[in-house]
Amino acid sequence: MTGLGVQGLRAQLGSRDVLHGVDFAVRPGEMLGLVGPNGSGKTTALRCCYRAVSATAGAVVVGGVNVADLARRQLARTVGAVPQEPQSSAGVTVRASVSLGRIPHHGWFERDSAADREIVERCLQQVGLAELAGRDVQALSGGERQRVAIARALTQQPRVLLLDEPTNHLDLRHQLILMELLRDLAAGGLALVVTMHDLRLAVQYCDTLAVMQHGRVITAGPPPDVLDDTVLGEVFGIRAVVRSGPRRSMDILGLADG
Ligand SMILES: Nc1ncnc2c1ncn2[C@@H]1O[C@H](COP(=O)(O)OP(=O)(O)OP(=O)(O)O)[C@@H](O)[C@H]1O
Repeated sequence: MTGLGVQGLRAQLGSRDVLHGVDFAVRPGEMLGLVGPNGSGKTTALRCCYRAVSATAGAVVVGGVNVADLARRQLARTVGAVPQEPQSSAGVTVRASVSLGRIPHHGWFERDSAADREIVERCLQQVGLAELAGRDVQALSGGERQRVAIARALTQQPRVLLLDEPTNHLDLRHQLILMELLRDLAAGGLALVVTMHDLRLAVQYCDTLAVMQHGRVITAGPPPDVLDDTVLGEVFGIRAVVRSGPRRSMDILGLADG
């Protein structure tokens, strides 16, 4: 497996068992949507993948290597993560914030090389932030900050990119722009995992879905196969029509019990 493989992942938060054996896999060039109701364990599973949460059992494997065995810098060069609420310090420009992603490649005390700077400019362009590069990050909208976090993760040049609800702060147009960007990144060979609540976007853009419920992945596969009436009704509590074909789509009809 040259992409990301998650096997039998278990995790505790406080004294609660939150993950009870999570399995999913994503190949390079693919985007997997991790979906499920509130509290099903999506964020925790993602955080285990970049070691923000320590798994109590199981493995996260990238290119045949268990991420638990990687030094911090190697981990950052292997797995890029965009958390739900990216943090930023006052007085830091967009460009400087994005440049932080190069540290795993050269260490804290070395200056960026010309090659580093070129990568930063390319990533700023990729997420549409080139014109805001000199702006203080604190003076950006939520959606713009989200794009700063994505650009920073891209400058790490990881093999796997994990994004926790990346469309949260975005207007409809920017949601589509972001999902198209993620598709382009997958086409460039990245393996992507994206947690999301909008099943319509997930159906339209993800190659595969892994559906979480009560700390487990209960089903995984192509969206039209996975989101059948039973899963839509019993896991998500809705009625919907999922259309397959080259332009997949989903119409929400209402509540399962409505
Ligand atoms: N610090 C904590 N201590 C104990 N339990 C926690 C803690 N943080 C989260 N949990 C619980 O862990 C479970 C999984 O939470 P998680 O955030 O991974 O779910 P999620 O699927 O990402 O939810 P959402 O869609 O609402 O973001 C939930 O039941 C939540 O209440």
